[in-house]
Amino acid sequence: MTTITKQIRSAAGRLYRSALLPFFTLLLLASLWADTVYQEDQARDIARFEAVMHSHAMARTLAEHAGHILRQADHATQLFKLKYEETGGTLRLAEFSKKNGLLDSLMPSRLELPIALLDAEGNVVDKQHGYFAANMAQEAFFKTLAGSTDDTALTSNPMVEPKTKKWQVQIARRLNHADGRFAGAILLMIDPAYFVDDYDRLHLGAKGLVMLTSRDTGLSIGRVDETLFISDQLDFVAPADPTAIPEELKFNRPYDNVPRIYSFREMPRYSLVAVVGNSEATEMANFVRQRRLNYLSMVLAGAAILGFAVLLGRQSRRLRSSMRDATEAQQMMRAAGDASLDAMFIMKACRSGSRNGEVLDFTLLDVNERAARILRHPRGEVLGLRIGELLPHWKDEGFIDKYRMVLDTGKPMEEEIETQPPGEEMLWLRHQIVAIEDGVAVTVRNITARKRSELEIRKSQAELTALMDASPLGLIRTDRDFHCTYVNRTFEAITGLAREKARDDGWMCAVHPDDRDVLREALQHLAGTRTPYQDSLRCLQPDGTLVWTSIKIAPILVDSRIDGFVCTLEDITVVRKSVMALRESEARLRTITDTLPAMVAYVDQEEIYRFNNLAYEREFSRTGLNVVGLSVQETVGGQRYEFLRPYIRRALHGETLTFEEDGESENEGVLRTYEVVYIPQFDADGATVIGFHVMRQDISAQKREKQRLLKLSQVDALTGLTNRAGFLQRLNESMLYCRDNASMMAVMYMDIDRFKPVNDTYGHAVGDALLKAFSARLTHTMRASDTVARLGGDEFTIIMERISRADDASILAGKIVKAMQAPFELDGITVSVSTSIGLTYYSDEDLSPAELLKRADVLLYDAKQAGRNTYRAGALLPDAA
Ligand SMILES: Nc1nc2c(ncn2[C@@H]2O[C@H](COP(=O)(O)OP(=O)(O)OP(=O)(O)O)[C@@H](O)[C@H]2O)c(=O)[nH]1
Repeated sequence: MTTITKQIRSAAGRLYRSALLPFFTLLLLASLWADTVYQEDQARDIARFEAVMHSHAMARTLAEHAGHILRQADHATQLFKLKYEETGGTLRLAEFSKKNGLLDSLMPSRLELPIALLDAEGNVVDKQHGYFAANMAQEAFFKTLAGSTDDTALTSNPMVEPKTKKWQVQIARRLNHADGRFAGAILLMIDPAYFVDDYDRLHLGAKGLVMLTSRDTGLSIGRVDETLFISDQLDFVAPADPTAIPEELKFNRPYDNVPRIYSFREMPRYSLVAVVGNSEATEMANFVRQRRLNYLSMVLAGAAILGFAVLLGRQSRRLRSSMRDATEAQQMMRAAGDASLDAMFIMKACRSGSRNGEVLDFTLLDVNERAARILRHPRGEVLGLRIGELLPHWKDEGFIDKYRMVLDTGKPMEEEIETQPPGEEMLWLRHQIVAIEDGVAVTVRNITARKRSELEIRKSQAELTALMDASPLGLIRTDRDFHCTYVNRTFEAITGLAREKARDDGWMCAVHPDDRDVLREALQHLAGTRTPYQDSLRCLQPDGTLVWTSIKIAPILVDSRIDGFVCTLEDITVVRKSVMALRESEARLRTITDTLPAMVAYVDQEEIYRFNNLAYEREFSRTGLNVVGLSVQETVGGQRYEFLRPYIRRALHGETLTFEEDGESENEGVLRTYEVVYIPQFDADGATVIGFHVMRQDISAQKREKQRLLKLSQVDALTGLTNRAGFLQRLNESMLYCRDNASMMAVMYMDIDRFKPVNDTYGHAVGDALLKAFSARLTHTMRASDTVARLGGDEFTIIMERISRADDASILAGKIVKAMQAPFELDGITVSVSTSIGLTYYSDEDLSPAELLKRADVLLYDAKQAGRNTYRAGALLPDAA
């Protein structure tokens, strides 16, 4: 499973655990409240139904009461009719309505009902208590009664009497003569206010309303408390909703704003509706009170549930936290166990028979990962198995017996043992056994590596001891107070002191008495500064032999604290003797080299002077420096070093070389030339250069002589001009210059025309004189910078360097030809000759001096061929010519 999936599942689990209790608490509260609201709705509907039925019962009572009065009025008209017709039409209203009379038997006299008696023409012939028009023949009821013999009373709709403005219900009945003819009518008027006003059998509460409404006219008359009202504005409907209570009446436009629960009763015979409305506040008071109590109880119950849920949540969190802590602790213990270097086994004794039976084996209760690896099974598979069956060789090697013994005695056991699991190498184990409740806790650690390293250490120690004993150095180990704890055999050999005698302060006896104080002082200094000490000191063997030693002492620092000292002692007697011999040899060498005029020095591979003779010292004595120990660069200065450096490099690469160096003699202040020889010095291997010898000799005198001789060798003895050798060297140098500097030069090759006849005519002396005069005139004609040479015989050459144009040389060639045409006066002899010239140029061609000269020679030949006394110029190669 991926980490993300684990995290999602863990988060979902946490969310589920934390949301479960609040969810169910809210669900419980919501259910309770929903049920309460539903119950309250039901209760309100029931209360409302009862209130409607209460109003309905009262409306029915009111309708019965009103109907009763109307029926009684009808009976009264019927009774009047009977008596009227019995008395032949003589009965009058006073008689009829007198106290305890006929009318009183039917209607309460206090009502004082308006009654009128009409004759056949509609005239009011008698009347009581009310206003009546004098004639009613045109009234609808009268016409109906006159036109019909029916004995039924006519009851009118409630109407407003125009004269009195009172609401009235008319009840009229036909009166007949004995023979059945229409005799008139009895008319009785009832104010409906009586139905509602006087009626007190309805126990209406405060603000209760009773009302009669005409279906036909819409007129309503009613009473609220003691207030009567008449209105044609009231508008009500019976509810059409099938779920509504059929007896309830709803007002579209009520009498007032008092909420009431209305009911009604139809009075179809009279086209009336009896309406009763009880105050809703009164009717629903019990319900509202009960509902308030119920809601209060619910709030208290909800608070209690919430409180309980919070407490439960807290307890749950604590429980989860404790469980988490316990799980974490368990995991940490498990992790610690798994990370442990020890294999851990918790085992329970496996006994035969009863609880106190013999221990046969041990059953694994728990193991860590390392132990599982030893058992070669996953941890989960070995729990409950017997150790003796899993690791039979443990049983064979007595492990089980040891567990049994620890269990029996209760004494822990710890041991380091060697074991060999089947098919594996020998192992070293540290084995710890502790008794627990009817079992043992065993930890096993593989200490093979440690055992091997201990073995290695022991071997190393032995090797170290052997090495120290075989060391050419004497070794001394002391504690921090310089008490000797160890010396090797070499120390014994060097000092002749046995190691037993060298212990503690004994090793000091090996030191020469004259050097002991120096050594003690040095040791004290070393203890303070911790700087390793090195010196040469003498040891005196018991037989008196003096041994020169090189001693080195260094502190052993452990965590910056001195734990002791190590001292090495090297026998340098032989070396010292060699050094002494070397010093003597060096002294001899110095004496010899100091007597030499040449400067002799030795420079090592770091270019540091290691030796110099007196002459060398004199050369550099101007600075008062002893050059030994100084570098070449420091000694000779930057400029000279730049010159010398390539030679130094070559010498240090093993080359023997000689070169000249110009320098100014410090003592005389004149320029001198030195011949310097570098001879590399090889190491014993014959390949590595470790330095070089310098031989520096002033050769200024030889140099000057050499130059003088050189100059002589390049001069023509007869004319004093440069001879052939000098010319060729100069030609070579000039051509190099041209090539390097991209300049142009000219070379002339000339020959005196018909010189032989001069010799032949005047003799060689005159010939020589002519050659000299020719040379002088030629030199006079040329520039000072030009080189004029005589190659031999009557042949001459000229080198003209750095000419800007070819014409410059050809013009000069012409001039020479012309100059030589003039006669030569030679000791009274006038000689006329001419000269022919071959002229060529050179700038940067790949040409040798000989080839260039050959080119000029060819041109000279051309000039001769052309008749002489002229020149030929060009740049043709000999082959091309
Ligand atoms: N006096 C004198 N004569 C010399 C010297 N060296 C050579 N000679 C002579 O100079 C002469 C050169 O003659 P050539 O150049 O061959 O002949 P030339 O008469 O000049 O003829 P062209 O050059 O062809 O005009 C030879 O007779 C040489 O013996 C010298 O040092 N002194």
